[in-house]
Amino acid sequence: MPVSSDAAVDRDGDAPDGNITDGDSTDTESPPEDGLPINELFYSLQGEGRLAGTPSVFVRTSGCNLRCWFCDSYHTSWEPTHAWQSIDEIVDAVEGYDEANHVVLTGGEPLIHDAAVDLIERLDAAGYHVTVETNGTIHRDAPIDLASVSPKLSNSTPTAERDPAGDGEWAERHDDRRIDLDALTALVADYETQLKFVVADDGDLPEILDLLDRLRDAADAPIPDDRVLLMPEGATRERLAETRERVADLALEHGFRYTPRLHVDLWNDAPET
Ligand SMILES: C[S@@+](CC[C@H](N)C(=O)[O-])C[C@H]1O[C@@H](n2cnc3c(N)ncnc32)[C@H](O)[C@@H]1O
Ligand SMILES: Nc1nc2[nH]cc(C(=O)O)c2c(=O)[nH]1
Ligand code: SF4
Ligand SMILES: [Mg+2]
Repeated sequence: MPVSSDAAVDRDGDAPDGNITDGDSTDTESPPEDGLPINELFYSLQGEGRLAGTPSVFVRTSGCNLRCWFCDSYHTSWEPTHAWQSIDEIVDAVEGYDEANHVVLTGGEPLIHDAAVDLIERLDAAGYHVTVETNGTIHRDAPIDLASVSPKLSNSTPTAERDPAGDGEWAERHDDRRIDLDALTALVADYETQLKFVVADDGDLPEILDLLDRLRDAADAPIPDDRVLLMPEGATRERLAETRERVADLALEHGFRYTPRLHVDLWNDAPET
């Protein structure tokens, strides 16, 4: 479902209750009580992680509490656009894809929205396998089948040189928020989890190893190395061609899994893929 509305959600994405607001003056619509701001909803192959290759319906919410400079979903984070849809409408749209029994809830950051829990509950009740793609800064109680957690390293920080929209105004807030050990620990404890790190080069590994040490200390549940995935940074085929071999070598060296970005290989950066 292409979303043509360009109503913007709050560009801060950080209302006190953790729910994004429609406080931005460009947003003329009132959100329905049980709804979500949907950026796109489409059918594709899961491109990343343990379930790569699985036909899945993707539900992409708008709004994020972080601002990774490399975000491949710019219109959910830096410049959020959406159309509000009720949970009923979203479930109907998902059920329209007869072939799929997997749903991927992503964003933006889907877990900033209270109503994400309602949607996951409805999809679970309808028999779907539900993967949630999350940056790991928020834990919610919901019937999630796979928590696909992508904690953000310092290589994601939108410094002035890398900021796609300004001069580094978001850098400090992003850095303060990007790792929440309590939220990560709770996600790992409660759900089948994969930890999917975006990696550009070997300078990123010490940070991953340090975070894993801290998380393994804090979590009751084990975090086996095959749940740790290194994913090459790159929103385009051209950029992936620069990063993927280095990242594959790092996965071999450390005994972590490598995950491709199948959708980028197949369809480059086309929307709804
Ligand atoms: C757009 S994010 C949405 C979910 C959530 N906000 C998160 O970051 O996990 C979906 C996935 O794309 C990854 N991602 C975003 N931009 C990327 C890029 N340029 N290269 C590689 N992975 C990227 C994220 O790390 C995450 O695993
Ligand atoms: N095909 C495909 N697979 C994906 N896996 C995670 C995605 C995401 O944006 O969260 C994604 C995506 O955008 N497309
Ligand atoms: S956390 Fe996810 S959606 Fe938010 S800016 Fe980073 S990659 Fe984009
Ligand atoms: Mg994506």
